[in-house]
Amino acid sequence: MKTLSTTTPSFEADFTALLARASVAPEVSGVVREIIERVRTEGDVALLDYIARFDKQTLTAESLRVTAEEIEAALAQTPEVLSEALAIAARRIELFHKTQLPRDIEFTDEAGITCGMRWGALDAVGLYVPGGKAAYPSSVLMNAIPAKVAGVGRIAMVVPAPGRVLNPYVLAAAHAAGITEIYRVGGAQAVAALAYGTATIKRVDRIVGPGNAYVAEAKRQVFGQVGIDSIAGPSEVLIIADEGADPTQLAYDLLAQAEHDEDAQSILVTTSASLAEAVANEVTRALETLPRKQIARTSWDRHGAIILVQDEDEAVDIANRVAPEHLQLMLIDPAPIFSKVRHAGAVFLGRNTPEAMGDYIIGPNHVLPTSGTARFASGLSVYDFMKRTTYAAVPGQALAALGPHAVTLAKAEGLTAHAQSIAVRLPKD
Ligand SMILES: NC(=O)c1ccc[n+]([C@@H]2O[C@H](COP(=O)([O-])OP(=O)(O)OC[C@H]3O[C@@H](n4cnc5c(N)ncnc54)[C@H](O)[C@@H]3O)[C@@H](O)[C@H]2O)c1
Ligand SMILES: N[C@H](CO)Cc1c[nH]c[nH+]1
Ligand SMILES: [Zn+2]
Repeated sequence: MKTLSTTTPSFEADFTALLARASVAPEVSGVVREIIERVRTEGDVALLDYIARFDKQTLTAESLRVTAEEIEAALAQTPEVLSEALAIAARRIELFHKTQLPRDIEFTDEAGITCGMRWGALDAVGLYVPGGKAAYPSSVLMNAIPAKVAGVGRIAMVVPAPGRVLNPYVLAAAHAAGITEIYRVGGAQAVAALAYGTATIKRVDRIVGPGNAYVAEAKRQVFGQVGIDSIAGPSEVLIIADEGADPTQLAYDLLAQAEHDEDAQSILVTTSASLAEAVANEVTRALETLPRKQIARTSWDRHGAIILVQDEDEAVDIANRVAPEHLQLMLIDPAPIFSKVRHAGAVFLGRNTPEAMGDYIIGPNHVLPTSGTARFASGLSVYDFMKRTTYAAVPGQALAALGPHAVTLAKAEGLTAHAQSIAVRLPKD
């Protein structure tokens, strides 16, 4: 963990170094390129080979897909209390995402031309559910429910099963969300299979969902062949806290991201030097209580930071420069600072709203842009599973009135067929 202060001369250099984590390591990019190329050309053979290498599983093309019996068996292993929590979370996520359903528009303008825009669901999407270092039943719900709400025709889910074990709660979550097409494959190879198709996994039109650096880079590389949502890579949080915040609460908030991945990032920004010191001590203590302390410690050591600022305006300026996946405003009155936030995947307002509540149960999506991409990207939503088509109908009198202007524009571009396409329809007088 680094302690930075905006008043030190080296601050800009230190801050830039902290953000360098955002760029993809060249070795990841090269490895991913090779995996995609092999899956594209060799299909299932390459897929099964990578599964053996990375997930230590010997599969056949026939056993790639999870069977209905396996889903039944997983449900039988799921405790009642977890089924209930999944159902409550699913309902809340569905409610929030239903409010996003967009409206078609249509109007007739003063020339008499009718213009419109119609929304439609995608035919086929692939959901990436991470499963390397931890299983994420919550990410199944966050991926699948907006797709269902949008009305997507075919939904295929991929999830790795490291060490041969496919987490039963992931299958229970898939069942709760109504997903039945599930393949036990993850990493860049799963993304490549969804993008290009293999004999077993049919290609999709868009791939969504979070994953580690390999998954995020694979999505970036297949973009164009298929659509993607955003680059939702290793998790991040930036917390702005004032003097009165509770150091223990903040320590766990920081570690909640760090325990995801060695590449995760947790940053505290505060005006209080005494709070900064108390949180650093609490993190050291709390780390020892975590079963995943190895991952969390590596993440905190490599990418963690506490930044001392002079006032809250400086704090929000830093948040906007980081454009974090999650921004927690652990302030008595977060509203004035919130109004100045321009770049963040999701914002958590007030001390009773830790980001972990948003991971599971609040309702907005937890698949969010990382690595500074919140400057231009948004979290997963119903819109990621839909697309728009515009349409127009031009009546004769509008063609006669506006057609000559269009002919003028076409001639100015030197496009004779364009001009003629319109001119031959104009009334001859
Ligand atoms: N941004 C979000 O919305 C969000 C949500 C949930 C989780 N996450 C993030 O998802 C990630 C989950 O990561 P994970 O690793 O647990 O699971 P994962 O499913 O993303 O990745 C596991 C796969 O990575 C591949 N892989 C691992 N090491 C490799 C190597 N050296 N070369 C090539 N491929 C390799 C393997 O195929 C493996 O099956 C974490 O970074 C977590 O922070 C992000
Ligand atoms: N914090 C993760 C998004 O970055 C999502 C998650 C799932 N489960 C727990 N957390
Ligand atoms: Zn989380």
